[in-house]
Amino acid sequence: MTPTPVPGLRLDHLADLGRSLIPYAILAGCLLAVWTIAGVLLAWKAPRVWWYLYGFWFLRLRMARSWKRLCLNANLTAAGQPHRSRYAAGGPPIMPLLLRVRPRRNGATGLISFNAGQVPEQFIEAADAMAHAWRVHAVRVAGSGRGRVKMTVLHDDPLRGTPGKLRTLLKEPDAAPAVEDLVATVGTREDGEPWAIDLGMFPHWLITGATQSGKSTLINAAVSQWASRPLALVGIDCKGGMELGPHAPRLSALATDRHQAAILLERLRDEATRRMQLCRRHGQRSIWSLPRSVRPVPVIVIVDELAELYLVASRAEKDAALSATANLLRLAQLGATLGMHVVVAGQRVGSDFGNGVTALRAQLGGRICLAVNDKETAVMTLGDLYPDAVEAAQHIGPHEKGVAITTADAFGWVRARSIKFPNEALDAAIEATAHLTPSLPGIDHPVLF
Ligand SMILES: Nc1ncnc2c1ncn2[C@@H]1O[C@H](COP(=O)(O)OP(=O)(O)OP(=O)(O)O)[C@@H](O)[C@H]1O
Repeated sequence: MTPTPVPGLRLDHLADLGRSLIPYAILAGCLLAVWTIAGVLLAWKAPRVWWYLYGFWFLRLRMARSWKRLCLNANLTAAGQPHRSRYAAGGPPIMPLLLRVRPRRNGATGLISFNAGQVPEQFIEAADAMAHAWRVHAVRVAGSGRGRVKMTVLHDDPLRGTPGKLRTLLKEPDAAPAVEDLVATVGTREDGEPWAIDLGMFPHWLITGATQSGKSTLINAAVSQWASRPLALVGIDCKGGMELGPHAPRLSALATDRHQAAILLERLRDEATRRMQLCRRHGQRSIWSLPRSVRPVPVIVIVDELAELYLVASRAEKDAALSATANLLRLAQLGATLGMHVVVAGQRVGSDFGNGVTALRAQLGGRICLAVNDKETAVMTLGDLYPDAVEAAQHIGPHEKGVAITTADAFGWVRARSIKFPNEALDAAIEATAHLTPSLPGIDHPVLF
């Protein structure tokens, strides 16, 4: 049976149409091939360019396609308005909105605008589900204002590569101290920003990390930067000066056991009192408002191995420990406006250190947790400020040297990696800056004991 021709549609017309489209199909195929080959080459040779031209747009597509399902599965929707009918249960669920999604060097940033009755914690908890749905390394979510959370999408782990180098700016020896001098850049953050220990923003810091996690490397990197500025550095290393000994030529004082630490901290507390009186005489509340000619040099007290200060083996050592820890706490309570900063490091922090350690921790607004051996240390370092960071800290493996969870800014925490700072670089930095070491009133120069 021959097919009945459709009126007005002839087969030879269709064949002509097909033939006329062939060049366009070949052109489209060639363009697709060029686009694909260019993508492969860019991904290989210039991954950053690839990300802006290709990767980010694939991510946007995945976000758009999965958003509704993700919100429903992770309970991120709000209940809709009930229908007018008395018997209807409620309207369709209302989706949160994804806003201002922009490409960044290693991912994207954006805002999630949520509905009345929802809280940021819901979105923080759903961060892993988002990373899974969008097939990226991680998604970080942090509170950003009323009704909104800030979202950072990390395409791959930026801390995997070789850590970068440090640039140190040597200041003139007679330059007046400035608040910027308190910032030490020590590595790179996961969001691509430089990782800074900023004593201007957070006056005191707690650093924890198991042995070989990269604590000394991190402290050395920070000290090498502070050393080049008009700042006084003071060391307390009750393990006989094993860790901070190499810094000695640039330290205004170094205590190497608990008794020395007790005396040094007492003198530092006296110095804080002197500064308080100075501020009062000038009618100011902070050394930074004093005239430059009378402004005292900022002091950074570095305590390496907190346990050595808190945990005592004998009754004879108890008095020294009590005095040292009480004065350390006092310094942290008074110090910020008086230009006296405390950076405390240890392998472990635990409740067995006594109540004093919790009071001290409350004063240490900046936190850094490298790889740790026990959950309690991660909880003590991060749990009170960033409960959701404790698990992230426990995921840092022993092979991830220098990787840490750290205070990012007023909004929360971030994963970061310190630069690899060899001992020779520290020695060179200390030698080049030893002549800048200021002497502190009541404390011998250059080494107290
Ligand atoms: N950011 C980094 N990148 C690569 N390697 C690093 C990094 N930080 C530290 N390391 C390496 O890890 C090892 C341990 O570092 P470090 O001595 O700083 O650890 P630590 O925590 O102070 O150890 P300990 O408590 O035993 O003194 C060293 O070999 C160091 O070179």
